[in-house]
Order: sequence, then C-alpha cells, then structure tokens
Amino acid sequence: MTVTAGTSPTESSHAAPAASPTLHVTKGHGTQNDFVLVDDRDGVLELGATLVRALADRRAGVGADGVIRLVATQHVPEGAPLLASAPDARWFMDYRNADGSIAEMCGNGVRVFALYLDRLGLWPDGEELAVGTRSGVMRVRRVAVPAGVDDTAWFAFDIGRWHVPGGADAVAAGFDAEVAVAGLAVARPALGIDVGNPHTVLALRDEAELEAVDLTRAPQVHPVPPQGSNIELVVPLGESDVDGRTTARIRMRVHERGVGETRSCGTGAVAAAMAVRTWAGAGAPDDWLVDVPGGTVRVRSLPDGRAELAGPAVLVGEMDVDLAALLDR
Ligand SMILES: N[C@@H](CCC[C@H](N)C(=O)O)C(=O)O
Repeated sequence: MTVTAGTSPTESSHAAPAASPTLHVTKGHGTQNDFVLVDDRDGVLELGATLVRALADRRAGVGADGVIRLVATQHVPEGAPLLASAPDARWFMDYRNADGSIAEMCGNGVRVFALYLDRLGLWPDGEELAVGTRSGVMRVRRVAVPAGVDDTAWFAFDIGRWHVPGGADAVAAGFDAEVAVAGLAVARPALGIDVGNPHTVLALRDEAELEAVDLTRAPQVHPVPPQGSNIELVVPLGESDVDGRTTARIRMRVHERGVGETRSCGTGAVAAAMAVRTWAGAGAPDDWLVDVPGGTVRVRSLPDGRAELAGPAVLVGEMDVDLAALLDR
C-alpha cells in the first residue's frame, strides 16, 4: 500500500506547506462493473466505510461500484481457514460495495483482481492464480475469448457451488419470492439463488419490458431477504452454437445490493443463468452467454452443482488520491 505522509515544514519561513497524505489507487473494470483497487499487502490500511464511500463517489471521488483491497491472506481474519486448505492462496480480495458495506464475493472483481496481481508481478508465470475471498478460494486462468464476443483477453474461474436457499420446494415451484420493480404494474415471482452472495432472479416478458423498468429505485423483495439481495432481471434470448457447444443466451439488468443499478454483475450473471437453467429443466445447455449493459460474460454449469464464470478484465489507470481533499467535505 502507498499512503505517503506529508513532510514537516522545514526551518525556512518560505517552506512549502506540508503535502497531504496520498493513497495510490488503480482503476479497473469487468464488463464496466468498475472498481478502485488498493495495494495493501501488509494489511496496514484502515479501509473503513467512510473511505470506501469517498473513493467510490462518482463526483467527489474516483468513482466505482466497489473498492477492492489487495491484502496478504495471512493478514485478514478470514485467512487462516483458507490458507489451511489452500496454502497457495497468498492474496486476498477484500471487497467492499460503494456504500461501504462488505460483500462476500464479486465475480467481475475476481477477474479484475487477477489482472491487477499480474500487473504487480504477483501472478506466478504459467500457473493458475489462487485468490482468497470470503466465499472461498477462486482459481483463475486465462481462456480464449468466445467467437462473436468483442474482447481481447478473458479469464475464468470455478465460482464454487451455487444453491437455492428455498430448497427443493422452491426449485419445484420455480419461485420463492415476489419482486416489485418500478415500471412493472404488479410484483413478479422470483427465485432466490446463493452464489456465495445473495441474489433474487426474475424473468421479464421481453427485451422491451427489460429496457423499460426503472432501476434507479431499489426493487422490493418479499419476503425481505435477511442479508439483503442483489436483484437480476432476465430475458431468455434462445440457443445457438458457439465454438462447437450449444449455448443459451440471456439478457440481464441488475440492481446490486450496496450499490444500485450497475452495468454488470458477475455473481449476478451466474445466479441469472442458473435460475433460467432451473426453470428450463432437463436438457438445458451447460453454457450460457449473459449480455449485460457493459458487455458479455459466460457462465458454464459444472458437475457437482458448481459453476464457472468467464469474462474480460481491464485496468484503465492509476492515480495518487489526495486523502485530505477526498475526505474533507
Ligand atoms: N458486482 C459484483 C457483486 C458485488 C457484491 C454485491 N453487490 C453484493 O453485495 O453481494 C459481481 O460482479 O459479482
């Protein structure tokens, strides 16, 4: 981490005023789900909600959907059990939503974090990269960009087991909640899906309806999820052959817990694809392309109830943030 403290004024009465402390940050995104990344390997930064909110602020700060702190896994309380089972998970992705709340996981964030580690020389050559998260260890590798998708580099990882918290009854019914969304006349049935973090997925009639909904206001879920929920609105678009594999395509918009509407959500894409796959029943394909306002990601159903998320990652720049200017308001 680079917090550069100001120097004391010198003995000269004409000395320049002490420079205020700065925080070196990097900005990146995955399908335009954007993040401020901070290198705090030694775990010395106090990343409180006030600092997160200020960094994420799109007018008075750097601007982002979330803040990601890079810290050695041994320095976080969640680290010991991760290192016991995966000693190679040296680096931990400490993820915070723009409102300062802590989230268990961020699917787009993992890919951007991997690229950040690579940029810092912390991704060993030729190896899978093990990333510690509050939802377990994610093993990231580079993969080919699917045919028809306009990106230069993709990364993929097994996100682990997803499940329907409502259990077998919810799976059989296809729904276990109702969601009221501004712009829709009545509340719609929805399915809760846990991908390490909580999601609620509802299907809309068509793309026109998806475009028309107003996500500037948070959708209301009933019953209210105890930990809150990310909400995904989806429209199935049909199936085609992509790189020799039958692939279903869906379009999605998302309202993220702790943020608002974002242009993509990786865990949300997994939840959306697995919800539609559950609704489709036996014979549904394993591969799903999920079109979001910021691009396209791929979700692949894996054996044993696991799923893989793949998509792009981009780092756009670095800056030294003047902490006094950022926090003084
Ligand atoms: N954008 C992320 C999810 C970030 C966390 C989410 N807002 C939550 O609170 O669970 C993603 O790409 O998965």
